Amino acid sequence: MLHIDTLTKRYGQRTALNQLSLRLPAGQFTALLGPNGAGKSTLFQVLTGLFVADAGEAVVAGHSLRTEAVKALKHMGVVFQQMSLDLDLSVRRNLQFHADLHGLPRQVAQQRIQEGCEALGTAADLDRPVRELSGGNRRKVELVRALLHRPAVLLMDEPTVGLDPKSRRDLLAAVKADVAARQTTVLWATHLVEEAEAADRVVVLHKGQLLADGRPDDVQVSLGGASLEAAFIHATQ
Ligand SMILES: Nc1ncnc2c1ncn2[C@@H]1O[C@H](COP(=O)(O)OP(=O)(O)OP(=O)(O)O)[C@@H](O)[C@H]1O
Repeated sequence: MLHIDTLTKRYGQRTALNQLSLRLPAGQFTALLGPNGAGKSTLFQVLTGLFVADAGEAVVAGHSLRTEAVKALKHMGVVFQQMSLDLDLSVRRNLQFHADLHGLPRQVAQQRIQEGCEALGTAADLDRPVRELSGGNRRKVELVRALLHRPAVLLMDEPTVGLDPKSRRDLLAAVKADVAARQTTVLWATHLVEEAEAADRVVVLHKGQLLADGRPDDVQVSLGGASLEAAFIHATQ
């Protein structure tokens, strides 16, 4: 569903992504585990069309980002590292705006907004300005927004930074529920090993290159360590 083929991105002399290749099938929750500066955000910026890769290609649901960017992006939902809701608008208005951008019929949008917020426990906030919401609830609203157009691929860029343990668990559970219900392809960037342990697959990125790829247990064995955390720290120190 998401195919990344020898993707390279440089900032001047610095290579942030170095010939990265990855194939993510439908229905798989993959954690992109990497330390600070590994290239996680750069990958997301390329995949979402904010930056153009210097070489290589990415294909989303059969559509090339280079030649069919609009179609490719239609199949993608994104939660960025930085909060990107309009603080002065209500939750409902923020979500409706996204639904309009994707051309969802009003009734369908209203139903999905209601159901999405109910599923994440934020329905009581629907008519409040986002400014009044906690960080955890803002993140949940961003997830509802990312899923409104029912994307085949969901990208989450370190979505739990700054959240308390319960909000982190809620967010993870909601994404896993979407994978189970719709066979969504998820790429969840994190530097938290405990989040990677909860994934179907872990891809370890270091200095723009793939260090390991497999089930959490297999990655631990391949990197060599008493735990996934020990293996990750050893491999990326
Ligand atoms: N706009 C930029 N200009 C120059 N260098 C950049 C820019 N953005 C990122 N880099 C560099 O590219 C490399 C990858 O950075 P990136 O932000 O993609 O990593 P990351 O894994 O997302 O890190 P973090 O976990 O800290 O967010 C780093 O060496 C970083 O310093």
